[in-house]
Amino acid sequence: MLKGMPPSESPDWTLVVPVKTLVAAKTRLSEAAGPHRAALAVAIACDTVEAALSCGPVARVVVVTGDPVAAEALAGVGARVVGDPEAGLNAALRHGAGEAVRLAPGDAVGALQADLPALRPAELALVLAAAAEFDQAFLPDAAEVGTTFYGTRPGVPFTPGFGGASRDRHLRRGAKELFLTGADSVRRDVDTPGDLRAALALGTGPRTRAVAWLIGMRSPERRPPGD
Ligand SMILES: Nc1nc2c(ncn2[C@@H]2O[C@H](COP(=O)(O)OP(=O)(O)OP(=O)(O)O)[C@@H](O)[C@H]2O)c(=O)[nH]1
Ligand SMILES: C=C(OP(=O)(O)O)C(=O)O
Repeated sequence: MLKGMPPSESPDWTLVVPVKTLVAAKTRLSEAAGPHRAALAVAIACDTVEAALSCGPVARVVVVTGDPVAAEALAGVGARVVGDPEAGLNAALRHGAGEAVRLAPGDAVGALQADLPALRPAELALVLAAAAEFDQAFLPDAAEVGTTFYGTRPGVPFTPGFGGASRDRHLRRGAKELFLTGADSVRRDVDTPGDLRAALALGTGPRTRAVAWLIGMRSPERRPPGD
């Protein structure tokens, strides 16, 4: 059932952000990042969460991680951090969603990937407003193969299907694919050096920019302040 919801009744959102243990994180960036790979993974996740917390409809961010270094850094930018059940990505997301519902039973719940360092709060707000029109909705990644956001309305079962070709999986499960202009930063996930260059071209948060500088990747321009 996909009922419309008047904008005045748009819900607040609790976003769940999964962060893998750092020794296993961002392995496709190993060669490019060398000894800075873990620092890059933390920087990307912190920039993502900081931007998400600056988005009006986002009431809170729950980070799921079993990594103490990541946990401390992400708590430092304002996330509530819960442990990882160590049963894979979707189990981690469901665990975080359980915490979200305990904290705020009336909120919509969204899963947001941790690797969106160019995330713009205003673009995320567009995605959340569009998602609130449907029981479950998702946003495909820039490559149109994976997913960067999956969300459910308050009270709707949260059944994320991330991993690999998750766009098709979410479609098959009946989630509404969101077709939006002006949401590039929410789709720009970073898995490869090419993705990182693309994110730097959009304009990342400061932590990602600093580590990218260290590994010899220069940001072509600075993002406008406050955006
Ligand atoms: N908490 C948690 N997060 C996970 C888990 N598996 C993956 N993730 C996160 O889910 C997102 C996508 O994960 P992957 O693409 O598998 O891993 P990655 O670190 O982005 O990159 P690669 O190592 O290059 O595959 C990233 O934000 C990961 O941190 C898990 O078991 N637990
Ligand atoms: C897990 C996913 O992302 P990626 O492996 O591209 O980070 C996904 O898109 O479902």
